[in-house]
Amino acid sequence: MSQLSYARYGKDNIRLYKREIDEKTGTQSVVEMTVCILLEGDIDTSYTQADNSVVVATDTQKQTCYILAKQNPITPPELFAAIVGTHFIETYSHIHAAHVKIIQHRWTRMEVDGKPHPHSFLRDGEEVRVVESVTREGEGISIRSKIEKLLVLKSTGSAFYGFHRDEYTQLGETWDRILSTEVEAGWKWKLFKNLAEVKSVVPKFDQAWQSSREITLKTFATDASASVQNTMYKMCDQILAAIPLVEAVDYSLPNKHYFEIDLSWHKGLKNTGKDATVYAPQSNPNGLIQCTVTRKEPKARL
Ligand SMILES: O=c1[nH]c(=O)c2[nH]c(=O)[nH]c2[nH]1
Repeated sequence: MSQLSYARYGKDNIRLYKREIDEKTGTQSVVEMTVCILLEGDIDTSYTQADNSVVVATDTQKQTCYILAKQNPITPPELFAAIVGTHFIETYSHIHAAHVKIIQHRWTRMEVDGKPHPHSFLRDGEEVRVVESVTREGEGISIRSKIEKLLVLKSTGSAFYGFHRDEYTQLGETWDRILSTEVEAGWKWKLFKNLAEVKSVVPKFDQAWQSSREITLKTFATDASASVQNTMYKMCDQILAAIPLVEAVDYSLPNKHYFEIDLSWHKGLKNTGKDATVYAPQSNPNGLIQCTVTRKEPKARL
């Protein structure tokens, strides 16, 4: 015999766009996002006994998302995730948790003749702002904010030497290499008691995204990198210092390799070491370096 051990269901890839107009200036602002909602609760019988009476249809979830977007601000995405999650656990007594993930896409205002255009935007890169939230009845709202798909490269200022060597090691040491990665950075907020508590800190969400992005880019650019590991740790450390309400910071960084090409076979062309200018970017395999950094517990005084 079998039993249902875990279940959740909902709507994924709900695409949502909202326009706002500044009444005074007529300037329009737009936000586009992709939302995933997954509900947990007393829904087992829908799986085990074909009992659809407990099912809040995934179409209903999608319609609710549109209605809540009409009635509420959808930025910052942390706030909208908490609004959607709270709606489901407060509206349906048998729904006990709502997982809401939001991916916010870039629409950056165009500059035309040196001036911000009132209603035209461009997609300046695939970078996205992501929020993963869980609103759980009786517990609160947990939120993790993220930057994803932020592609960066530095053409020098990165080394990798002193690593462990044995009979399996072929890689040479380098004091000057290309470093490129697609940043995935996350910061987990302390647990919020309820929607009111999320609302009370709303300005902090944009500030945190801004600081995390600036710290990531500045540290990437200016650190004399000894390794991806060490550079990412420095990023985490600064983000924890900058955002007191954050209790953990995590990074996942692929090391996107650029290989030197020995062209000496062709008329003695010099293209390695300090003479390297033409490289072969690699698609795979890639290094993948991850870490989570939290605050040190203060030592207990005896
Ligand atoms: O920054 C790096 N960290 C590693 O762990 C590693 N391993 C490797 O082959 N190259 C690199 N670079």
